[in-house]
Amino acid sequence: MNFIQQLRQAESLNDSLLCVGLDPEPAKFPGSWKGDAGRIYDFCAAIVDATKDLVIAFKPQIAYFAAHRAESQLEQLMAHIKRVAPHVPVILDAKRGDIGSTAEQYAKEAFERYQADAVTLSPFMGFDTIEPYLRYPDKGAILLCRTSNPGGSDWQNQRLADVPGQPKLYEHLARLAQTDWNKNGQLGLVVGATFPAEIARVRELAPTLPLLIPGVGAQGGDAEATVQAGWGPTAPIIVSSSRAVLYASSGDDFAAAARRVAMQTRAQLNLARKPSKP
Ligand SMILES: O=c1ccn([C@@H]2O[C@H](COP(=O)(O)O)[C@@H](O)[C@H]2O)c(=O)[nH]1
Repeated sequence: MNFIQQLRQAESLNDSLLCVGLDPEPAKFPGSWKGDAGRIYDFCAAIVDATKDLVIAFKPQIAYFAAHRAESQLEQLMAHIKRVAPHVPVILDAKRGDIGSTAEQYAKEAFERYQADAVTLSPFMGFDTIEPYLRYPDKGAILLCRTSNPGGSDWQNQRLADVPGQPKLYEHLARLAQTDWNKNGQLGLVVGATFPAEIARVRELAPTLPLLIPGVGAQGGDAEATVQAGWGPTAPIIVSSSRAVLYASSGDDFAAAARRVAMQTRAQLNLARKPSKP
């Protein structure tokens, strides 16, 4: 099964557009785990166990593991997700981008070491830096397009004078990802929930690509506007929330609290895609 089929299956089985981001910060862990980087696996596994029937995907951010020398805990966590939630695809948020020979190593890291189903990539260095990931035919490669942070506008909103129609950089990328670059149908795009108008524009330019949409929850993106801008029958959207779910409680009930927030967010997203009939 390829990445898009996995997304479709999880979306339907869990009736969900919600992705839970796994960004473990030991300083925010509950009780006696607080500050203990040795508990990263335990913390994330508890979140996975509490939300695995509520999500379309999980998204571990590699920096939160690497910063604590916890790569082996990330390997353990990936194996845990495959074991307890084999129907939920895992997107490794690594935002890699480098020349082809180095990209081959990053692809190996994401898909062979960590067994991720998809990885996030920076397209800044061009197509030859993306191509090595496409040699893994069932895996997804999700390109940063219109990111959720305010500084995303510095580059992504600039117009390209030399391209016909003078599109903005993010528009040009969305068009390339939908067409010339998408050799085997493996590409997706990252678009921030903080910019619903741009989600709509990307959906217009890239109607069949999955969109990974971070920025609801802690960054204040509007869940309803996000779904209305991006959701449709032609391709899945993956609406990601990390801190709002992970740190819903700083007490021993953290996993139950994470489940509650995940349920609420899933319901909010679902309501927006299924407007009640008059
Ligand atoms: O445009 C982007 C791309 C990636 N991210 C990542 O998503 C999560 C967001 O965390 P929250 O706690 O839900 O704000 C984090 O891992 C970012 O690195 C993003 O925010 N925006």
